[in-house]
Amino acid sequence: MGTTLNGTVDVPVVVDESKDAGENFPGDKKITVVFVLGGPGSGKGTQCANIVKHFGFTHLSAGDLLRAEIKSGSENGTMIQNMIKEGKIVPSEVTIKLLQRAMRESGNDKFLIDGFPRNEENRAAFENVTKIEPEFVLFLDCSEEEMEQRILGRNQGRDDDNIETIRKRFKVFMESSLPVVEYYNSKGKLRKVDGGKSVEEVFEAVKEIFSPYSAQANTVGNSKVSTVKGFLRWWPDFRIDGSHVACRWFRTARRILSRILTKAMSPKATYIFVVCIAVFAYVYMPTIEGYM
Ligand SMILES: Nc1ncnc2c1ncn2[C@@H]1O[C@H](COP(=O)(O)OP(=O)(O)O)[C@@H](O)[C@H]1O
Ligand SMILES: Nc1ccn([C@@H]2O[C@H](COP(=O)(O)OP(=O)(O)O)[C@@H](O)[C@H]2O)c(=O)n1
Repeated sequence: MGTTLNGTVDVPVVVDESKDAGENFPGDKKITVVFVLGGPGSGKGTQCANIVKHFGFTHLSAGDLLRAEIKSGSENGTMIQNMIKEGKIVPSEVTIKLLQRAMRESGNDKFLIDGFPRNEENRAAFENVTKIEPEFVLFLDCSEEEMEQRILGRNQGRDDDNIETIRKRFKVFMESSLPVVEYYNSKGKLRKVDGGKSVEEVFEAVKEIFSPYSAQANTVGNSKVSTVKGFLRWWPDFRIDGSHVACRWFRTARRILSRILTKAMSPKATYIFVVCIAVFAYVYMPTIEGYM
């Protein structure tokens, strides 16, 4: 059952210990993380979608994960909804758990984390919990006038895309998020781009920054492959007891396979190969289980 703690901003936060939220992620796994920061409406989501297509990263939007958590009917849903409506920053422990779970479930090892860390508490807590330092931080610099116009025109039916909340979000961005941007600047990790230009022009600048990663784009970062890998991860727990020897055998095989695939095969070949393995496992696993 869940326990109730006080979040650092004095809001009740429910920590559900019954679910594996992925808190031990990444463990020993080598992970590449790029934070994508910028004011509300600066174009973070738009550019992340382009980066995913070209460079094989998995895009994780902290805002999208929080909105999905509200929809899922989670015990923290009402608290998250109220904070988003007020443009406030949700306690780090909630957002970090969601990020860790999404990273673990993706099966990828390269992540664009969009809209996080949004304050000093987010930044320090993420580093403490995951021990991950970002490769660099992409910062989309854009004027408030431009961002306001974009948000008012985006029509995604979001509760917080109204003029009153937009102003509050701008204030939070100036007071809490810009210091984080400054922190990474002082560490030489900031890559700043003029986000006020057209989508294509911004992406030209972004491409330059990500060019060292293009050689690695032909790996398992491909989203279809990630989906299949996610299935492989989940499947044995669904079919049989997760502690069963067949399940452990399957996990070890998958880990080895994943390492080989990441280095040696194109996304298409990887995809076909992984689908074949999944079908084979689905058909033969009950037989294997019978012999273990
Ligand atoms: N460079 C750009 N020029 C004009 N409009 C843009 C640009 N980038 C994004 N948009 C539009 O602005 C809105 C906000 O962009 P979005 O990517 O959702 O921003 P964020 O994720 O930073 O909140 C969307 O409707 C998007 O289509
Ligand atoms: N790290 C984060 C990211 C978002 N959020 C919340 O989610 C809201 C929407 O964030 P978002 O990144 O989806 O959208 P933009 O404000 O960037 O357009 C924020 O205003 C916060 O209330 C948060 O609390 N912590």
